[in-house]
Amino acid sequence: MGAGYVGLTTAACLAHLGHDVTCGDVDEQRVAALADGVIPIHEEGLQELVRAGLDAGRLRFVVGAGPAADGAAFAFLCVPTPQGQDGSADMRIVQEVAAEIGPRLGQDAIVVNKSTVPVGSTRVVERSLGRRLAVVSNPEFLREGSAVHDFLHPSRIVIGADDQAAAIRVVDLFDGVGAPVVVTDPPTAETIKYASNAFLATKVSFVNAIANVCEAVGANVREVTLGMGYDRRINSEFLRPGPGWGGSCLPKDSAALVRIAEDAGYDFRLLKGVIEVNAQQQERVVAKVIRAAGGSVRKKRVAAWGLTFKAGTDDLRESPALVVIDRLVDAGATVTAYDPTRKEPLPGMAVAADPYDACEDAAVLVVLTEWDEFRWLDLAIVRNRMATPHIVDTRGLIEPAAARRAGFALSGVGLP
Ligand SMILES: NC(=O)C1=CN([C@@H]2O[C@H](COP(=O)(O)OP(=O)(O)OC[C@H]3O[C@@H](n4cnc5c(N)ncnc54)[C@H](O)[C@@H]3O)[C@@H](O)[C@H]2O)C=CC1
Ligand SMILES: O=C(O)[C@H]1O[C@H](OP(=O)(O)OP(=O)(O)OC[C@H]2O[C@@H](n3ccc(=O)[nH]c3=O)[C@H](O)[C@@H]2O)[C@H](O)[C@@H](O)[C@@H]1O
Repeated sequence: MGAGYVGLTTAACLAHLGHDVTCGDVDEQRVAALADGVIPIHEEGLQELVRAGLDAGRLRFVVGAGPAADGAAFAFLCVPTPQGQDGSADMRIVQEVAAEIGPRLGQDAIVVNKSTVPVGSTRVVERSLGRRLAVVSNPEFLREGSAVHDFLHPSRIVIGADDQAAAIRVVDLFDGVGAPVVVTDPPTAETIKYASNAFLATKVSFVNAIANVCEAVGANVREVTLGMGYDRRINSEFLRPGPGWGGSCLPKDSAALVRIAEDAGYDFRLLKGVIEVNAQQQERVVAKVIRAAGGSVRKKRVAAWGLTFKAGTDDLRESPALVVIDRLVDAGATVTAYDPTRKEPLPGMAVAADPYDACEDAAVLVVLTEWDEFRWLDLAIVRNRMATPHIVDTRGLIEPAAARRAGFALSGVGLP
């Protein structure tokens, strides 16, 4: 149920593992394209798996959740749980889908919830089905950009179930995927998901705060994190400073966990601080661009490389790049952006087809997403296209020596 990042990856990977899968989505256009083997998102290896599933007759796409559920032995819920007004995750679509599929599922079917939901929601799904069926929580930990790899080689599989027989049947579906399996109760499984995303957000906010300290004391954050990362208790993952964390999940899931804790009587001040540091980080980047432009971006052109919330995806949801660009536009800048996954214009900015074109007449170039191609561009050409030689590199892609050779003043995050 749902043919987005999680649902489509789940459907294609389960078909790849040998199961017979029908994937239902309300978006008719999406379903029609998928039936022709055309996938709506940028996700490495997914197109090939979808086509292989269609060719083998193990994967089908239908409009709506109900038709996908007809007679099925398992139903995976992979529908949106957007952030509600009060920060909590909105369960309405999950409940609607549960009510729609309940009457149509096969006998002894198991409903497997992959959507990220508030603690206690497994029971809500049980009630919404309108019929007694086992509901199992199976939070998803895949990352966008490496969704297929992460699904087939997960760090762990978490199953939250009251019914042990149902838990074992769900674990069996992942036969062929070698990963530790944690079987627990539903509230614990739901909490594992939120705790994991909140910890990742904490790690990035921590390293961004350390980067800010580095700037203040004249240290180099790249070398600080290199030195920290060799400690296996810390490890080097999620220690890259940048313009802050974004994406469809870290922001909404952190807000949801603050809310869950608050509702349960605990003031999660640490996580509130993590969120605050993230918002400040984006403001700091804006201030750096303004400083590089000589104190004002009013009536000046700014080039922005990267729009997505990270490299390897076409997802713009909650992208720090968009926040920074919006603020610069508010401050009077004319922004031209370049991103390898975007060609059409976006509100408030022009989008160039080529990274060099984006730099035409720009007072400052700001690098916002860590697309690898940005490392290899010819800085002499960039310099010739720009009005003044200033780069703010939030992702640490531009070699300082190369920037200097090309005549640029380079500033970044966490550099002396
Ligand atoms: N995107 C990610 O990397 C991850 C997302 N999650 C969680 O998984 C859930 C889904 O997220 P995404 O896949 O990113 O969402 P998405 O927005 O990419 O896809 C959701 C899909 O569900 C469809 N849909 C909406 N209402 C429907 C209905 N009533 N019946 C059938 N289909 C319906 C939409 O048309 C869309 O194609 C969320 O709870 C999210 O927090 C969990 C782990 C990773
Ligand atoms: O629940 C989800 O949706 C998913 O959220 C994240 O995955 P994703 O949103 O794809 O993105 P990440 O790779 O976690 O990156 C999140 C943000 O942190 C930033 N980041 C990450 C790592 C780092 O070192 N520095 C850094 O700034 C990225 O640029 C990005 O904006 C988690 O990593 C997944 O495990 C989880 O399943």
